[in-house]
Amino acid sequence: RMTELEIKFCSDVLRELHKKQHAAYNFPFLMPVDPIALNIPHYTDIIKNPMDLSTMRHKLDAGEYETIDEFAADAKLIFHNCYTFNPPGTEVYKYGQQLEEAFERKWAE
Ligand SMILES: Cc1ccc(Nc2c(-c3ccc(O)cc3)nc3c(C)cccn23)cc1
Repeated sequence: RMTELEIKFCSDVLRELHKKQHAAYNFPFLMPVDPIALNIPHYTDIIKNPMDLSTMRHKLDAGEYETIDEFAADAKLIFHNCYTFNPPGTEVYKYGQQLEEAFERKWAE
């Protein structure tokens, strides 16, 4: 149900969040959290609905988003998961806040 223009906007949002300008804080969110590689085997006990930017790109390209609000909900899920798992004040929590600001700025465009 998304128009070509809505799909293009969502694609532009993903492109924005992948820019080098955001490289200092987007890296924890580019790919699915790997609980083994990060030595956080309990991650899947705490986070029931993992999400990341590569999964969003795949879903967008596969036409899995019915509306742009579904797309935005997945972005918010990335940040919600980050704030649920990473204690406030930690580096990754702050990275999530910075990337969320970048998302909200582009989303409001
Ligand atoms: C022991 C420990 C503590 C915290 C973390 N967090 C974390 C996360 C993360 C991202 C999103 C998310 O929803 C949950 C976790 N990504 C990382 C990365 C890429 C490097 C280092 C830490 N990272 C890892 C290990």
